[in-house]
Amino acid sequence: MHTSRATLVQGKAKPRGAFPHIKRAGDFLFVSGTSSRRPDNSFEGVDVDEMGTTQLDIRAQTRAVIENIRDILASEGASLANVVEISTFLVDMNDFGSYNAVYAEYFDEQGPTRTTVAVHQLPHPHLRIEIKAIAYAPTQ
Ligand SMILES: O=C(O)C/C=C/C(=O)C(=O)O
Repeated sequence: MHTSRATLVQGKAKPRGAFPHIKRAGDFLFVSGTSSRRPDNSFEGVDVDEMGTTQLDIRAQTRAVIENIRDILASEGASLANVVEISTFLVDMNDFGSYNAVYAEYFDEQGPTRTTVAVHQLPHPHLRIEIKAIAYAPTQ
């Protein structure tokens, strides 16, 4: 019998809608679109000074997104090594190079298949990147 299980992961930023962080469907894990959001709803890679000047750091956001996905996968006993497909949403393809450099710290050509697209907006104006992932992680 196949397992189907949706999980809200303790200690991670609460989803901003009616969906789980991760869903198991048999041997596959589906991770919802993930940002650099912290549990307190602030963001990694975002700095706003007292004048409102905003610095958005694609490298820091990319790293935080991948590490958030790593934590979410851990709730199902999986790791980034289990990821088989990644879909990345940028708001500006000028961020592609920096995103790609950080991505390569975590994955290589033996890793997941990947698609990267630019979208008009993400669910918060400070977000430069969001990633969703699929992992293959058979239960024992
Ligand atoms: O808002 C976030 O931190 C991550 C993105 C979430 C979604 O893609 C969504 O709400 O559907």
